[in-house]
Amino acid sequence: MGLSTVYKSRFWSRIGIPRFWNWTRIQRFRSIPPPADQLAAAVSLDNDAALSSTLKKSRFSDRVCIKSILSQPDGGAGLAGEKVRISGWVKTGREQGKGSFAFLEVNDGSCAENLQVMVDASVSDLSKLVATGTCVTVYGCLKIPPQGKGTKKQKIELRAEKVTDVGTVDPSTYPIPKTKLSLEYLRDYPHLRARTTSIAAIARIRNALAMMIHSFLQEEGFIYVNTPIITTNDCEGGGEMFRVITTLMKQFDKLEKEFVMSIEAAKIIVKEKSEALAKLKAAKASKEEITASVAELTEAKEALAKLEERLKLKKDEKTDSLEFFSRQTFLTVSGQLHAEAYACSMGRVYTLSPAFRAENSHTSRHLSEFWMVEPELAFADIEEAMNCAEALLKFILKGLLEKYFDKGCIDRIKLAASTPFGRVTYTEAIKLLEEAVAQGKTFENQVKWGIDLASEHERYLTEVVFQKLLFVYNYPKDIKAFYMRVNDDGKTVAAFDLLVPKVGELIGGGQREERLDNLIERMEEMGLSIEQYQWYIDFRRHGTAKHSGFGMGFERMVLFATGVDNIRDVIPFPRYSGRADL
Ligand SMILES: NC(=O)C[C@H](N)C(=O)O
Repeated sequence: MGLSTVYKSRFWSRIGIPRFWNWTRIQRFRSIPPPADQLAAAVSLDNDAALSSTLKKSRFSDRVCIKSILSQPDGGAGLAGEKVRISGWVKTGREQGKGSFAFLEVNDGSCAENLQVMVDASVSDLSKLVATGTCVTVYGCLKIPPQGKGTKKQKIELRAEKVTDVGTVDPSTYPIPKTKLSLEYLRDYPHLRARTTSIAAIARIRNALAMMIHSFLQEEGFIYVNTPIITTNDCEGGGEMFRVITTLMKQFDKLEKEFVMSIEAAKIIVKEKSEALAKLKAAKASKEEITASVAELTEAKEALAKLEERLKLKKDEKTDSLEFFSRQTFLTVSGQLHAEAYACSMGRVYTLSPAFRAENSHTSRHLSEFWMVEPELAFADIEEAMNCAEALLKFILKGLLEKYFDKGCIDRIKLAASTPFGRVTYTEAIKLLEEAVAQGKTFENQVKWGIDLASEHERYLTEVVFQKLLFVYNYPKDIKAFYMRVNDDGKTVAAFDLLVPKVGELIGGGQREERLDNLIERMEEMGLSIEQYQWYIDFRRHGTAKHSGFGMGFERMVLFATGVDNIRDVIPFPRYSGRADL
């Protein structure tokens, strides 16, 4: 079976490794290894710490990290004879020599590799140690393992002298056995899935990406600012906001409890009255007695209904009267507007923050809670913002290659890091799509000037026409947010998207409308409350500055870096429609 057949047969997905690219369609990206190789390559080198031939000691603990042993240039062999204490979780364990000793592969999360630990039966109860997932602390001496059987690539192993703090595992209920598990299966165990090599690798790459983003932007003089999570503004104007109910819960609960108790009491009265009526009827009581009893019952029922109605009203009333900020607030969809305010005082700033979108889209590219890097640059036009985005991305990709991926053959990343990104105006892009249609290409979504590009259009442009990362800029103003700067043609705005093969839109940004009158005119045109945005208008009113910026979806960047298919697998605890359960 040739390699491409392996890919096409979805062999990788069957054994639990996510499918990577659409291999048959993306010619130039063909030689990419499947993600597990990529991740393995990444994690085997996820060690940015300076390599040295001595153990890297922590400033606050005498526990030795496995990374500091295995990342030695000689694989740790030179440390033979050192006494150490390590702690970690058993990846695999096997008793040998008829139960006289056991080998444990122990991982402590500091790197992807495991340290082989040899435990003699005289040291500990081996049956309690060998189950996958067991937590152990081992005191012992580092030794060069006998070459030959059972030693694999290990240049060093730990001979246990004492094993303590054993956290046992019952293999019959432990959901992360050592067999290959699909990423989809692991989604049900977000609290345990980081015990797998793939999820831990993704977490390390995520960490590395964040650090590289900070490095690049700090080197370029950007100030890291923190913008609010609770906001009153809908930056994108799409209405995809989560409303924050800032009711004082304690107060609310107390009031509600009082009502609920009264309602319970009223229900008891209704019950008593109806029983009394039933008794009178059974005893064939006089008509007057029955009428009086019916009246009492009706009165009790009315009282109950009134209480229930008042509780309902009170609930709404309470929600409003206890509104903490005395106005409606939302979870932010983007920190951009606030970042703009800081850029217009401090020059270059950026955020790396969570953002929230109440989109009901069940795709492999959307999350309700995601992270976004949002640089904002004063005195920059759209071109400078695109240049900044390209430089940032290339810095990250080169960093990945140098520090993380150099063992793997990561052509896709190499290509993206070394090739200038394409740049095409929206109008030119539409022409290219129209030409494709004229030549017989079919799209589900209609192609005509004015449409928002659908992902099939974006994919066609990046994967077929340009075969590289592609900026599309100068979009029709009607499909973009109010803050985009209107171009001289009056029809388009200086907005751009960076499209990436397979991932789709990785970055969106543009030049901001800094001209006071134009901004107000556009906001009025779009029916926005000028009142509510006074603060945003103010820094146009006082010392307005040309400025631009962009937002990069952090999880989408992780998707691109790792080649993982689904965005739910690259954030530790994903939130999406129907799921926020821990
Ligand atoms: N900062 C940005 O330009 C990102 C943009 N507001 C978005 O959310 O797509």
